[in-house]
Amino acid sequence: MRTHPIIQVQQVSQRFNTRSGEFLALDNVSFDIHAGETLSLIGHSGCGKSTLLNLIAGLTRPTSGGLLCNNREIDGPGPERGVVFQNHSLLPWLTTYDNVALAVRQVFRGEMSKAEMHEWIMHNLDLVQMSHAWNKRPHEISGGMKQRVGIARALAMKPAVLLMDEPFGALDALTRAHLQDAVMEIQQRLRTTIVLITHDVDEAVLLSDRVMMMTNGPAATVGEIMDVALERPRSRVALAEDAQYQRYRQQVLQFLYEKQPKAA
Ligand SMILES: Nc1ncnc2c1ncn2[C@@H]1O[C@H](COP(=O)(O)OP(=O)(O)OP(=O)(O)O)[C@@H](O)[C@H]1O
Repeated sequence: MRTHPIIQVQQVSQRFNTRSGEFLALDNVSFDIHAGETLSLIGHSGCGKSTLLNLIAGLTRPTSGGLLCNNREIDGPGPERGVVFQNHSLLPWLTTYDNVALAVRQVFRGEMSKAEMHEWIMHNLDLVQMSHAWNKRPHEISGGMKQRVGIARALAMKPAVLLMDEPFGALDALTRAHLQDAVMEIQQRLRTTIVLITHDVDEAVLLSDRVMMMTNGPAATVGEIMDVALERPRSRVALAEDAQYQRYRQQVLQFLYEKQPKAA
């Protein structure tokens, strides 16, 4: 898939001031994200994946270089870039419905009627199969369910780009698989652009149109970008036996453990 770039990361470097002096986390990172694609960022711990995602989210600004979303400079967070973190970040005193409603009101106040908002909130809870738990508070539902609501909340803002920082990292393997399938299905239905940080090679290959492998820090940058030309919809069971899937997997493993081994 090659469409226009929705996000452009141009010669981005990020330095941090630390007690022991300046630390160059990202060095001259450039790449495009195409509309409608799922792009995974993979690399060893500390290579700068979250730093890069925070820059795309507009939560931080780069030391040098620039980032564009739909050809406009990213100079802060915006509803066209929804973020899902590893730990759901739902407000604990609000029901799942009200957690989503808060985001919807923020973006669509004055644009949707109350009835339309209600319908839209329920529609998004439905997308992640959580409408039955609309009146539960976060402590009353499982980790996987909280993560689903976090995804519904992000989707409800109709973001052009969904930025996901290890969204399935804290879940058990089965819940993770269910949620990965749900995200793939939603992505296919809505054609949302997804940027996904992961440590999981299988997750990266299964979900992505491209996998961006990052070199180790300090001064981390783009190592390789691999196209994943597997047909959709994808089935994890069928792909487990697929030779091409195994080759993609192998290419990422080689990058991580032979080309960029992490010092012990
Ligand atoms: N605010 C900050 N101040 C100083 N150093 C920072 C700051 N944020 C990140 N770093 C450093 O920048 C580097 C990249 O961090 P980052 O969290 O982006 O890595 P990551 O690839 O997301 O790691 P992980 O996979 O473990 O989540 C690390 O060495 C980290 O210590």
